[in-house]
Amino acid sequence: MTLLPALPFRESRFPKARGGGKDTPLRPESLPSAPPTPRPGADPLPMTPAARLQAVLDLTEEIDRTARPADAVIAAFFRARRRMQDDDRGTVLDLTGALLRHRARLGWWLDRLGQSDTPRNRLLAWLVLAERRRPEQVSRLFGGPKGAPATLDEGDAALLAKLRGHTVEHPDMPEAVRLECPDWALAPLRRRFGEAFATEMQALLTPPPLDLRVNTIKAARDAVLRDMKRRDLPAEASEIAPEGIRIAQSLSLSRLPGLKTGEVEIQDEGSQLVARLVGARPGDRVADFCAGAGGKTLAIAAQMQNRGRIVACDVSEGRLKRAAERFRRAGVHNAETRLLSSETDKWVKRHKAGFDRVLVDAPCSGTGTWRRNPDARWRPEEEQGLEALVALQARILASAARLVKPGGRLVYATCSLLEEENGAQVAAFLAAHPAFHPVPLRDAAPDLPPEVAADPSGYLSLTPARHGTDGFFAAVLDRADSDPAPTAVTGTPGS
Ligand SMILES: C[S@@+](CC[C@H](N)C(=O)[O-])C[C@H]1O[C@@H](n2cnc3c(N)ncnc32)[C@H](O)[C@@H]1O
Repeated sequence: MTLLPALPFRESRFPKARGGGKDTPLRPESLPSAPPTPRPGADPLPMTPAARLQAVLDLTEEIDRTARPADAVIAAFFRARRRMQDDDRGTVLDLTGALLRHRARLGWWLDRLGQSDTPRNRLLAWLVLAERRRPEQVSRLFGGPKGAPATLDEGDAALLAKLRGHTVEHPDMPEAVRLECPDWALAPLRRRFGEAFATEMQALLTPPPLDLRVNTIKAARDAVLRDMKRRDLPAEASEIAPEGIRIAQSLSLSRLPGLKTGEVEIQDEGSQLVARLVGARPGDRVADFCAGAGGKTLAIAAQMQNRGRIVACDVSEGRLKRAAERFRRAGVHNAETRLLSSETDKWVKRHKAGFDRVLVDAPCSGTGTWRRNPDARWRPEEEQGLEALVALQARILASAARLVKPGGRLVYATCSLLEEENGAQVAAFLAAHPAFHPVPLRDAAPDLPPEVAADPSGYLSLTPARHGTDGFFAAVLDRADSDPAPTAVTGTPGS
């Protein structure tokens, strides 16, 4: 259920000297040929290491306090601190990401030592267990001049002393803690991955690369790559997605050419492949049923060379508004938004059998995006929501299927790794809708590399460990030509 392009996290070595060295976050300032030049309007002086720690505490406290996803909290935090230098921003982001990725393990240590699981205690534990700081070094970072975290008290000092000499992992830790797997997802993920469970869970703990999609309405991938290389950005063509570019190390988004002007979009390679499976052709009529902020709509519009019509539907007005802004920036002229009151909005009935292609990028547990949204696994609603989500997906799929014309195509996708939301969901749909049949991936997208196309299920089934992408599932389902055409279709798409 990732809705924002999450900020790329990388593990922190906090706080290291700026401007070089293999442990320094790869921010613009630390790129070999990019000397430290603060952004115009940025604070002229860098933050002290202690002030960066306080910023991490402010941010993690805010993440703990609100029910909003961490990426939204982080985006708001930095919006309110526009003058922060890129290097400071990067270091704060990296350490916050690391704390989120180690949440269960740090919590386990605090519980074992009878301490409360607070952002401050987790930070203290991180500094000793992961960064191997001696208690006296930690103490120097706390209680200093202006902007530093509060001085350590006796309880803090006792905690540091008890943690000293240990590392983040401990032989007594249960596997679920070591792999940061919440209880609600343990059984379904074990069932899904079998012997590969630990490998996949480890991959979900690895900070993701930054994936971009070149908007072919405005630019060609080769030209964008050449431009990035001229700027010494570590960019490479994606291995699987033909319009993709991968940047394997984190960097400040302000340095990325083409982002503000819509020549490139941030989009995971897996997400790009899902849009590709829609197979939309110039001139087609396409419905993107759960379009959200339009990530896949944009990719589909580019596939269609801006010709034909795409209706981006969603129940969230805010997301559709963001989608419309992105369409403008990307030079997309063939997409419009349609706010639905629910999946059974009257608009669906009015446009029965009106579309060549329908994409259902269903709301889901988001388990495939845990690399990018490390906090998502601990959100209480995920714990309670799997059954309700599966029921909602079934309703959305059944309703959206009505839009597909005979001979047309329905693509059902999730960013979930759970069979309940993926293969089992599709099996139930097919059993109830005999007019639809699955199209094997190698037929739906013959140019996919064999390691992607050859999944025994016949569906797209990407995982971080096997493909280096977010976890994605997609099934391509064609509606038979001979399926009797439903009664009159009124209006044009979007009306
Ligand atoms: C996985 S997100 C979509 C992401 C989007 N396709 C993209 O590529 O950026 C799922 C979307 O489904 C929408 N949604 C939730 N319930 C819905 C419903 N009943 N009918 C249609 N859309 C729904 C959510 O608002 C959310 O935007």
